[in-house]
Amino acid sequence: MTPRETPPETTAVTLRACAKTFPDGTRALRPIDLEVTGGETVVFLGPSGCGKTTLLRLIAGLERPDPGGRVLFNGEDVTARPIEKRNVGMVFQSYALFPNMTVRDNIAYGLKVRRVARAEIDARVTEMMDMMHIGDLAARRVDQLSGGQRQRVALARAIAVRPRVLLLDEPLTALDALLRERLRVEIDGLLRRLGITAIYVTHDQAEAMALGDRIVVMSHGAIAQIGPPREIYHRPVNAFVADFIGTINRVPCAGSDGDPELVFRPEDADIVAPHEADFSGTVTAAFFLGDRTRLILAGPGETPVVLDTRERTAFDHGQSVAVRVRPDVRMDLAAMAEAGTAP
Ligand SMILES: Nc1ncnc2c1ncn2[C@@H]1O[C@H](COP(=O)(O)OP(=O)(O)OP(=O)(O)O)[C@@H](O)[C@H]1O
Repeated sequence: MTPRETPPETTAVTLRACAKTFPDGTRALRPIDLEVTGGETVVFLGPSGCGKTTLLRLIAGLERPDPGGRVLFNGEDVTARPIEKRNVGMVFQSYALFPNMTVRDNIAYGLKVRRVARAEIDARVTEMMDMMHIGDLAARRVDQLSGGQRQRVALARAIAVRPRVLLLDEPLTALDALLRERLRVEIDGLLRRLGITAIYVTHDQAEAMALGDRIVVMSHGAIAQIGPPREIYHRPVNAFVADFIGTINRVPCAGSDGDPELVFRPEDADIVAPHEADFSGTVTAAFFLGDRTRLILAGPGETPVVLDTRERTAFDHGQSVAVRVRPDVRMDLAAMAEAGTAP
């Protein structure tokens, strides 16, 4: 991640006891407290239906929290303000652009609505197009663009009005893997350069880790854990978070420290000589990924063990491998459960 310049004016977002029950009785959110620092990028991550979009819509002003819930921008209560009075920018998975207008006109739209002066509009639109590398598409109609180009236009349009807070709901989901990665890097750079407070919804953990200063992991309408990506990955508060962010293995066998179960990430174990091993397994699949090989092992428990190794040798199906989990990186789920409560 590139270091962030501190912009002169940023907007902190505070949620106090924001719950949401829909008219049909669906309880989408339990009361949520959250502080997003000005200029920070926070990612909401969680399985489908956990309430990510609803929380984003509360911040946007597209939904009202249940009575008692409050949304504050820099300490100012904006709960009763509709979206058009909050100065937020939104980018969705579906681009919500005007298909038969040009790229330039799409980006200029929000500025025109705000009655910004003509010369200023031209300057800002050009700046945004340069920033998103779409200058040569200025006169093209949106319905003549590729998905990646459209998403760049959508970002440019959202940022052109200089929003206090930028809200992004799965903006890259519709794109192919390579384009996603490229745009992810661009978005990261952009947010950092502009110092915009950004809240980003995704169910893609790689995206969350790459973009977030902090990740908010959600489950069933509540926050399971909040923290920087490394903390969430290495010190998950419970098995749900550990499983959701990356892969964990749970092998029923006594480690050298006497625990009845070894809990570890695929990259945290080594292939060793049998007498040094914590357990052995049989290779049922081996995927060579270039920088490593991902092995799927049968045994000793019922669920397969996933192991990432940097050994350069090839592995045969049915081959027995002896595995030792690095003692310093084992996870202790019992301790997690004890300490592990949502903040
Ligand atoms: N307008 C609505 N009326 C009733 N229930 C709703 C409404 N909008 C959302 N819900 C429900 O609220 C819960 C949370 O939905 P939400 O869209 O916030 O989840 P999400 O985490 O964004 O999911 P996804 O990743 O699938 O988009 C779900 O059970 C959903 O069905």
